[in-house]
Amino acid sequence: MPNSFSVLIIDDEIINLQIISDILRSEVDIIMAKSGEQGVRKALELSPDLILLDVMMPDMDGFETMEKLSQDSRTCDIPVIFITALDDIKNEEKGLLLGASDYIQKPIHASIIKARVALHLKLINQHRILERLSTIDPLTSLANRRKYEETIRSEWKLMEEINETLSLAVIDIDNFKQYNDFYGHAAGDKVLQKVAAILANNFKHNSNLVARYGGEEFVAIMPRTSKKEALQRLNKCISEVQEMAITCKKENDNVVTISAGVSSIIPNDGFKFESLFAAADEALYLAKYEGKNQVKWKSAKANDIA
Ligand SMILES: Nc1nc2c(ncn2[C@@H]2O[C@H](COP(=O)(O)OP(=O)(O)OP(=O)(O)O)[C@@H](O)[C@H]2O)c(=O)[nH]1
Repeated sequence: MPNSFSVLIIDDEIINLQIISDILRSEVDIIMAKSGEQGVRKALELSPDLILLDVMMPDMDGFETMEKLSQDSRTCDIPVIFITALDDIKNEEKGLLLGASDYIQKPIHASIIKARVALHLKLINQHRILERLSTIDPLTSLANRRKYEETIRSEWKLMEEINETLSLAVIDIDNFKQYNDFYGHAAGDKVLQKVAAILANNFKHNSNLVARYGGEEFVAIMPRTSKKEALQRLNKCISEVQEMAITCKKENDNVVTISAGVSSIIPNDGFKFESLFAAADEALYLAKYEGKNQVKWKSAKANDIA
């Protein structure tokens, strides 16, 4: 069974909670709840990987508990296995239609419950690996554009709710076509990886996210970050790339550099998150126009999604 998983067992009978937790304890971390209400609360608080849910419980039964779990975005994706003494097809069908992953019938057999839980945890593990791979850029190991799109939406919403500044940077390697043409694509790939490593190191704190937006262009999402802090962070990245001193020989003896554009805003109704990107992109254009190897800042214009 994969290690470091937690399983929430919800059952009104203390003896059942004890039996099931004794069976699984050596393989997973156990969380116990003795009512549907307590189960929903613990699921929200502790985000277990899997829930084993009894059907017949007073007050809130297993089906109602399942409905409550599916209505909340924080718990709706946690797989649920019903454990019940009910052996009629209708109840089994009802549980599965509500979204249960599996159905185990009492009396409990240790080997069956162990095997079923192990199978579901394996599936959860595989699902997480696939999910992670689908959001990572294979060349640089940074988040990919898909992950960026997801994150900018959620951070925009969150910063609007808590009235905090969101800064966004668009970062681009200077004269990269020239570098590729002179040194070849494979060497260009190495430069992309080195620049990516510097960005990853500088945007690893808080809920910052740096992603490869495409080609030689990167984006950095900086929640709770003012214009001043964002500019400082980008200036540090620009210096570190220059200090790597990767020769970029063509007309003059030069080194690889990057340029960046930043914009910052407290999200509100009058703006869309695309306007923040558009402003950062305009700022990048300005940084390139004014000689490259620098960062510029621009304010977002209401609903500018160009
Ligand atoms: N090696 C490598 N090159 C890439 C990759 N993706 C895009 N490029 C190259 O990046 C270069 C981008 O060139 P341009 O858009 O003209 O920009 P630039 O030469 O950096 O010019 P400025 O942005 O004005 O400084 C092109 O030569 C692309 O082939 C990649 O994955 N690997």
